[in-house]
Amino acid sequence: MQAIYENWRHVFKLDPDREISDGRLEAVCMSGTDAVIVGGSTGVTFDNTVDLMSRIRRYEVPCALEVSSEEAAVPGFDHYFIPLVLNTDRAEWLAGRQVEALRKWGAFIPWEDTSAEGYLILNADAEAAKLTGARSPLDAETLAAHVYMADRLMRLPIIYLEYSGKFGDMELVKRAARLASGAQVFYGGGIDNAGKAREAAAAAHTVIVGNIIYEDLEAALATVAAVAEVPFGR
Ligand SMILES: CC(C)=CCC/C(C)=C/CC/C(C)=C/CC/C(C)=C/CC/C(C)=C/CC/C(C)=C/CC/C(C)=C/COP(=O)(O)OP(=O)(O)O
Ligand SMILES: O=P(O)(O)OC[C@@H](O)CO
Ligand SMILES: [Mg+2]
Repeated sequence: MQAIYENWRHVFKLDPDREISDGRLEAVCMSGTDAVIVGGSTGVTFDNTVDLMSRIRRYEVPCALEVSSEEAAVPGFDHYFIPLVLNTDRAEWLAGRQVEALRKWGAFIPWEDTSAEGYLILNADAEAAKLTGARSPLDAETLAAHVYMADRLMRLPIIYLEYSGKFGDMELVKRAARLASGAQVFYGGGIDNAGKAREAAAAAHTVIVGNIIYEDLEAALATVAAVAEVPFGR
């Protein structure tokens, strides 16, 4: 069965902990993006997640939740992504918190619509890196080893190269996508114009655009057409 995200090339990520007006939300949802992911590393609650989901649900765009805390597991999304941070020595972020959440939610999870993401957090200054104690940056060989582990040993469906807040090293991203035999490589971080969106689209299977939505909506919207211009063979 084909996963809902398999053909996603461009995705907007909206943070429940940040304000967005109805007009701006409409522009995001009607932009032609392939999907919207709801997620953030801090300040995500059940209430702010339900609120954002119900506003996005006015539109037809597919909408997924990246679950970053047990409290914010909200029913009603098209898909759920569960991050597992691979480049940390703190096991709670790899499997500890997730197992705790599964004790509570395991029997209710729509498994067909739920996927693990092998997260590699590559910007040491990102909130998510500080929170999880991610070992970053990683040199090319160490990154490749993580990709082998995630893709070949763990057979994770998704590897998420996360540079949140900073535009990453596209050579590393390209190499990771080439090495991945089954995993879909998501790239996110610092895409704030069409040029960077094109570069990221040439390197990764799926491009995620986040913060710029809140800083310069026109620039964010321009990334949709930019990604669509770039063919990508798997
Ligand atoms: C019927 C029903 C209730 C359905 C839902 C059931 C369901 C799918 C439940 C899920 C249960 C489960 C297994 C939950 C796991 C929860 C959990 C504790 C996961 C841990 C996630 C994790 C490793 C978090 C660390 C931070 C991180 C990697 C977050 C990912 C998102 C991210 C990096 C966003 C960027 O953050 P942002 O705030 O934008 O950062 P900037 O400041 O840099 O912009
Ligand atoms: O917010 P930016 O830097 O665009 O990053 C997008 C996404 O990867 C964050 O999880
Ligand atoms: Mg953000």
